Amino acid sequence: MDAESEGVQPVEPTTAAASNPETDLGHRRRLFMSQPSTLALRRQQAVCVRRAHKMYGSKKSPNVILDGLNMTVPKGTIYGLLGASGCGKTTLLSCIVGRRRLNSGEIWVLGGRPGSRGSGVPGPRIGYMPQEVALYGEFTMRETLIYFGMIADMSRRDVEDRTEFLLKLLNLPNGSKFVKNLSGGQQRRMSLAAALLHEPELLILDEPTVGVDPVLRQSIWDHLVDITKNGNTTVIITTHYIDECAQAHVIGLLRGGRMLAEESPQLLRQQYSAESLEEVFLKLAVLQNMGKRRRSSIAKEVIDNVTVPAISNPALDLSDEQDNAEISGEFGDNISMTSAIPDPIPTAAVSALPVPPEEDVSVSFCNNQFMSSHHLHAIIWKNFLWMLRNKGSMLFVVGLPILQTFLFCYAIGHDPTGLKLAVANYEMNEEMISKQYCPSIAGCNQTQLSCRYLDMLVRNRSMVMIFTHTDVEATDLVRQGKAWGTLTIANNFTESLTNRIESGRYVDDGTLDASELKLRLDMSDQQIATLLFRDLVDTYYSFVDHQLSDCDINPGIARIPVIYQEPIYGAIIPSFNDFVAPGVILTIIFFLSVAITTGAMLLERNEGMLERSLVAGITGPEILFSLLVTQFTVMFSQCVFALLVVFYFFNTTLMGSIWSVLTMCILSGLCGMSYGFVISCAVDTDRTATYVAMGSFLPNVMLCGIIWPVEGMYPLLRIISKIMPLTKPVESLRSILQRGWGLNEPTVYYGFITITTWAVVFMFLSILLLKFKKG
Ligand SMILES: Nc1ncnc2c1ncn2[C@@H]1O[C@H](COP(=O)(O)OP(=O)(O)OP(=O)(O)O)[C@@H](O)[C@H]1O
Repeated sequence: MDAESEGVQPVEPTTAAASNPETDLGHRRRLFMSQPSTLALRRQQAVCVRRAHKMYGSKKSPNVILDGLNMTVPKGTIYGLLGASGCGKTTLLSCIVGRRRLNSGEIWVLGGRPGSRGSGVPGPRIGYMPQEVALYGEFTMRETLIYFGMIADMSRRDVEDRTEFLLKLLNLPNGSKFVKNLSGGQQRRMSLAAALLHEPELLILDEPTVGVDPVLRQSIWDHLVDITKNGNTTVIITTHYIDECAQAHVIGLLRGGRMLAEESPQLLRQQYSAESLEEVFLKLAVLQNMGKRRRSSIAKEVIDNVTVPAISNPALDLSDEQDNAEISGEFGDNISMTSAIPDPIPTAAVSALPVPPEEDVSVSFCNNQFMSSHHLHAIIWKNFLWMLRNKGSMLFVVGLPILQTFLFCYAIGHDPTGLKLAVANYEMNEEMISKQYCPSIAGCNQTQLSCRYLDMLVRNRSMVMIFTHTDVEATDLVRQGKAWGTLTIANNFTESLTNRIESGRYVDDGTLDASELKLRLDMSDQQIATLLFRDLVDTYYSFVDHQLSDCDINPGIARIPVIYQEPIYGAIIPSFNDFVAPGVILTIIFFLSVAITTGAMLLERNEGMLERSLVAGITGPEILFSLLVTQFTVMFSQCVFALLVVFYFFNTTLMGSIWSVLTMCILSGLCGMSYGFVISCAVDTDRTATYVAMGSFLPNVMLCGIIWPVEGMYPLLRIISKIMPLTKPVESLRSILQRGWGLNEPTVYYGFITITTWAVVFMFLSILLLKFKKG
């Protein structure tokens, strides 16, 4: 039929020419040269694949799956795609539904190129049942079908009617059962129901009868035969049960990256004088091997054991001297399916059939329109339902930032207390040392001033004194890790200090030396050492202030002539907590959003739902937008709770507007979500996603000025730091919190601009990845 419509005589496989491959080849080449364009014809088929090449792996070590494959699926037929496990059936189907790209070759589906504007492929014209179950376990069967019905823009009434029909047809239990509670076979049938629901023009079923008992298998086949009767529905089906394909109108035998034959099962059995299709497949495989080994000796035992007819089939000849591409181009359009199609369209009528309009085959951003309301409605409904069904996970997700913020506020930024200081105070006697007590006397007196100083030190709770007999003993305690430092006080400290203050410039060296507090610290912990030093010095100033004031002497004479006045911004004793809080808040929100979004996307993708939804016509932007909507609600509550903890429970400094703080946090969450989209679109496995997220977490913390000022970085890193997503926002938030600055300040609005820009860039990148990253 097809060949005639193109003015080409069909080539009967058992003609005399068949016995002479050279003559046959020449004849075919001439026919090929004289053919008019086959484009119109290809577009009349349900599916037409020409010279398809597909490989996995790198160019250096390619794993060729499709090697110049041709396939023709006429409209209104059941096409059984057969082949050994791993021969590339699923790969071919995913190229047909537009989820993978060929390395070269052409695919026409329902008159258009998959993915082209207006082709409807991927989209509602296709019903796709992938090999894996690809359904949400947490949904009931009815909810699952409602979701797919919404995508296909079916009315609720139609969905209900079809649901009743399909549950009955596929012998499925009550629709209120959760998919996860169905048996393996029932889940597969449920998956088939989802593909059949909207009565698509083209049904692509990847092993729909696995795990199905023979009676039910027969009723599925009966249904397929029934729906193809009117010629409006086409079915492509792969199966491991070769003999069930006897009911197909055409079967395609795939091997070695090529179609060995495309014929009706009856004709194939006749041609190859075979009892069963399995026998046909075996003979064709031997023929293909003979072609491959033309110049070598053919495995004798195979030839001995399998009788093969002399049939000319160019697809079986893989020898180098043929121009395979040219031959296959002709061969594919010339298959004779005289008995294949139940109600063949008359030859003359084919040429009279209207040719579908020319299509724009350029890669469009999405298939039909940027976003469709029923798609968005379906996915958002599905996302919220998923959240409702996973309350535990959602509580964890919302609770986690609260927990982390509590942890941060309790664990970070507070001054250490109870630090042990070994004190060799030679003003103390044996009894005092044994009692570990140094009595402090208030008022204007010059008795054991060292004890007064030490008492003040203890009162600020940062230090605990261990009194020793000698400075050597004190040093030993530090060496053993039992104290953070030693303080040595001379036996005439009180007298010397008084003399030093009273004598001023005339004080002698001995007095000066004896009036000094000699400090040796364990500097291995910078924070503790700095704090000890700060407290020892500050307490000394207070001690001198008190002592001199009590004696009516101006304490100014004992102070160093540098005075800390009221700070312009911040507190006089700055809190580390205030410094790191902005960075920590933004980092928690950013990376939790990354984790949640990546998790949601990968869950969807790994369960096959993403693939399935994309084939059903959902576009990348729609998926991202809907996830954005649902994840936003989660992220918003995370921000609100985290800020409540920080400002309400812990009174972290907030000088500026809380609304600016909230907006910055939300933008940081949005940016994290978009970054999460990029990760989940770019990587293939959960593990890689975790590595990427973790891998980017630490550089962010180190380079964004969160724990150390950017001004202290290596100059090159300072430049990198400036363009990191969180650096400017952290600076901005710090200024809002501590300086009380508003959006009119450049430091503040640069932060907002930076985080928004990154969010948009990440979002754009993920749309591109979703669109272009296909197998
Ligand atoms: N994403 C991928 N990356 C690399 N190789 C792949 C990928 N997907 C499939 N393959 C390889 O391509 C070959 C064909 O796989 P495909 O799933 O298409 O076979 P199949 O005929 O559907 O097998 P089965 O009948 O067992 O489902 C296999 O060798 C498989 O390992």
